[in-house]
Amino acid sequence: MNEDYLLRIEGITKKYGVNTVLDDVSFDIGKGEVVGLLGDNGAGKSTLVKIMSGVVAATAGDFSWDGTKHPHVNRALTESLGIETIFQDSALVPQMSISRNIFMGREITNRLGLMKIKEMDAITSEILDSVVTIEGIKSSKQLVSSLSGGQAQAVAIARAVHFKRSLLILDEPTSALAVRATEALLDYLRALKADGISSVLVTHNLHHAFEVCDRHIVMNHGRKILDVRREDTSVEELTAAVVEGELGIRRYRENAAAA
Ligand SMILES: Nc1ncnc2c1ncn2[C@@H]1O[C@H](COP(=O)(O)OP(=O)(O)OP(=O)(O)O)[C@@H](O)[C@H]1O
Repeated sequence: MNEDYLLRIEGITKKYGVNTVLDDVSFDIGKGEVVGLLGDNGAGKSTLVKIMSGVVAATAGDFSWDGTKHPHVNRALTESLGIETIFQDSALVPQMSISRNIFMGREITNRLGLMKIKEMDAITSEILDSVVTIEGIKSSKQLVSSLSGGQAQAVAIARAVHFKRSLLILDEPTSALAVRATEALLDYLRALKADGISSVLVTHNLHHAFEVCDRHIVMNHGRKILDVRREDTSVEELTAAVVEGELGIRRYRENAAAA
């Protein structure tokens, strides 16, 4: 394990009734590392993301941040540590403007506590121009309800990115994004890494993962079956692991050794 880690989870197990959906999962996220969290439908990726974000409590296991173990992990803790999660349904308020959504919970106010709407609108326009290329957005005052799913997701990403968090967790961020927006997002993850910010990318798109991640973790039926650095694997091995599980990894390695 990496001693200079940012987040370490050890022995994480999650049960829903009699169903064990995560079974003794351990891994580290290094500082400035981009980690791909991969696996087939139902493998346990979203549940892991919810546990790392403090939205759902693990049944057993430990959570450590920068060398300190935290026995009670909830949203308030992960917020204070600087973990920002973008969930599949991006948790924006549709009836509010893009600008209000970007600054939700972190509004800029004057001494009387009144919101500085113009300042927030101006910063939002800059963010929309610089952080993630979002096609078809006309103004920071536009309501989120008027955006497409992909545009709304890009707003959520821009929000997280602007506030420079320590760990950005993206649950399927590219699934609804157009090609250019996806490229912009992948570029942004590289830029975050250069700034020393860590990220976890949950995706079904193994090519996107391979392009941008330093390390890949593959989940299968609630267990971690592969944890491998980019230089020690290939898209083909990741595909075999996701599609066929441990058997696929074995078969891939036997074929590679025989070739
Ligand atoms: N609240 C819940 N109650 C009961 N079972 C749940 C709950 N949430 C998730 N599960 C189960 O846990 C398992 C893992 O689900 P999870 O959503 O974490 O998988 P995933 O890898 O993210 O899948 P996908 O790629 O389809 O999003 C599934 O079998 C799911 O039915």
